[in-house]
Amino acid sequence: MARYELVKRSVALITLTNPPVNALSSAVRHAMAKSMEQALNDPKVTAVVICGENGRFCGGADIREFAGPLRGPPLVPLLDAIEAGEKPVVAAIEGVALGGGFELALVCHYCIAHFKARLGLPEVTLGILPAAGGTQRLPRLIGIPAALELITTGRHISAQEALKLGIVDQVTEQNACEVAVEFALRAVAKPLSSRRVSMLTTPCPPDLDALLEVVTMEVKKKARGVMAPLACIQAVRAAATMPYSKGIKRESELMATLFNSGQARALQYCFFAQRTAGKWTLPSGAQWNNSKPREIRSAAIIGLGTMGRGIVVSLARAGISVIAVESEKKLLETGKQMVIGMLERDAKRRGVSASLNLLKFTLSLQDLKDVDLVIEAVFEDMALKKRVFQELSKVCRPATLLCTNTSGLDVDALAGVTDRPHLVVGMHFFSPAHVMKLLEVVCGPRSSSETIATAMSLGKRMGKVSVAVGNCPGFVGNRMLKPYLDQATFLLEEGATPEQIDKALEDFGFAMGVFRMSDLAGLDVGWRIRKESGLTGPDVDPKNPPRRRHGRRYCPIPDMVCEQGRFGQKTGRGWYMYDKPGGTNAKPDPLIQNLLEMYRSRYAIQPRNISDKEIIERCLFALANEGFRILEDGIAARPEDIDVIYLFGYGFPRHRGGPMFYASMVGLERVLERLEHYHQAHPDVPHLEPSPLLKKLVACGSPSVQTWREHIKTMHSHL
Ligand SMILES: CCCCCCC/C=C/C(=O)SCCNC(=O)CCNC(=O)[C@H](O)C(C)(C)COP(=O)(O)OP(=O)(O)OC[C@H]1O[C@@H](n2cnc3c(N)ncnc32)[C@H](O)[C@@H]1OP(=O)(O)O
Repeated sequence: MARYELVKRSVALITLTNPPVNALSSAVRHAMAKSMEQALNDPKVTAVVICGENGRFCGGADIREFAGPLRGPPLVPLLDAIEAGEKPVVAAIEGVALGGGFELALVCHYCIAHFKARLGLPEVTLGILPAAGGTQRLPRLIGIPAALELITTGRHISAQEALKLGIVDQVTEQNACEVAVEFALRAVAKPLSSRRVSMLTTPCPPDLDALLEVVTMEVKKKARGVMAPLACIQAVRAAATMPYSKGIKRESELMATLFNSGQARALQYCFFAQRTAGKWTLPSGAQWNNSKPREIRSAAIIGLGTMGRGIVVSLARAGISVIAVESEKKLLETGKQMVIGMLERDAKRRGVSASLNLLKFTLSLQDLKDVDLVIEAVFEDMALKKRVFQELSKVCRPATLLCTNTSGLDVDALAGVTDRPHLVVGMHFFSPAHVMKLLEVVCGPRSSSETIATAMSLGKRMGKVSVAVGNCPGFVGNRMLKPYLDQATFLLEEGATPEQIDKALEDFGFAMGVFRMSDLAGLDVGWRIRKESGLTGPDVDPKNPPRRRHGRRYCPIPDMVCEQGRFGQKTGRGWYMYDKPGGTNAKPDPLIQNLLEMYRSRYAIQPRNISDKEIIERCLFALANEGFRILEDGIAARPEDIDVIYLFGYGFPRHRGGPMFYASMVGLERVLERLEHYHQAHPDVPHLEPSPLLKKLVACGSPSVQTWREHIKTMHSHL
């Protein structure tokens, strides 16, 4: 767990050996304590270098250990002892120094960093704070404003930035460990007192309170209801106003309030869920670690609408040659200009040059004959998509992968019109595709494991969080959205307003409530889909009661809003009103209020006061209930996959963990009881009927979300 060697006759080289990231597990802490004691007691040793095996200094405390009782030597006294030692200690940082790893570097008297290394205190993203002295030492070293920014955001910085901030002493392009050993030899006998960061006085700005107030307001605005950044600010205040010995106690008290909180558990769950999602597995036994992806050097995108443009940008940014196809010259030219503009702005922001040389724009599908992969992003119309896939079958070489960016249509039906159904897969990007991190990789029943592996790996290359899902209408994300949206509109009928529902959801943690989000996305898309599926418009049987379809409750209010030409932000009117078309400042609209009142009186609905609790329960429990059905149906393999989709694709608040984790935190028994209650009150809403899997899990004693998989005996997994 830590290797001890004597090098150059007098330097103790301590190497952390806990792959893959040399996390500070109890065994590592134990080994480190022993090695440091040996180094400090050995008269031959004049200096110490600490490094990490395999080019990674240290990824911080072992997050897996947070779930159980703390074992092994605590980190703070261990780090304090390193700093207080009489022999110079040099950190040799390669790869990463994160969290406890960064805090370890802060107690070393000197730091050498490889030029590619990244440093940071990401604890806040795990719902905790840098509680191994990080909140006390960093402000002393770099000042309050810079420390506050790093600690409250968890941002990683480059070695060069760390050098500028005074965190590291030297950046090298050579082997950091070798450079550190030479550095250590030169440091022998130099006084250490000024190198002990905890002994420094924090440089304190005169307007400390005002500064802390501003940062507090920013944090509250950015992460509503999230506890950890606020605790970080309090800990940094302690560094400015207390001696180290008291500040470190304050840090520890604040950590104690966070450590066992639901938010910390949720955020740590998210960390692992994201990594679990990459480990897809199929019933055939094919999985992430035994299926080789194909190398993709060139790709083509069909359709340069909003989605297509975003996908082209994502591919070009990943260094892949892209041919973009449109059906008309004018559309092609508009799309081209927009893509170039997007890439140029993006490159400017990142300080790199735009990869415009990778792009080709064409009106001819014939140009696609040699590409490795095609992503179709045409209008959401099955007949049109089928024509495109038939055409692609004829044009592309037999080995080309054919992918569709449909947001919910049958991927297998598209595969069926091609000459290569095994090479067809869904790649469902989220809008705007060059910004949103989520990619649903939709596995059709005939998609080969190599095809799935290639789509997953391409997603990763584009910087996406890819989740493999099965093929059903709406896949995972959009399928679950329906019961959520339905509940929101039913609540409108019953007496709530869009602003009340949005506020309840935003107080819960969503960046935007459901109606503000719908206005942003555009209301016409859903309206068109409802018309096409016969739920509204001229095709509806007039004998149908206005608020029922197929024997279920149906709310026609969204259709009525669209009938008035209110399509959301783009038309300046939707569930809210905006200053102008394209405006973003949502204001409650009295016309919507009138519409709701008239609607209720027309159907003799007596409006009632609806509590925020009911809004949250009905919207979110209906959402999770559909998630349970998705697990039962084998459309998602694990609850983690569903949660990752909601975190990265639908703005579900990370500190709540995702809909499935949230249900487990509320308590499955309670979720079941509330769904039964609401279903009894609304028997014509099948989405409120508790799913058999939820009932089963409750009957099994509500096991932890990580073990639900063992209880899902899906007969026909779609994965
Ligand atoms: C009261 C007691 C506490 C006292 C101490 C409190 C102060 C200290 C707190 C901390 O240090 S909290 C941890 C802070 N560190 C982090 O948040 C870093 C987390 N890791 C990462 O960001 C990345 O993993 C990485 C280090 C940048 C590497 O990224 P890469 O993409 O190369 O690999 P991954 O797939 O992400 O990870 C590989 C593998 O390693 C697991 N892992 C990573 N970091 C940790 C960790 N800190 N603890 C435990 N496990 C870690 C990760 O889960 C992967 O494993 P699998 O999940 O795939 O099995």
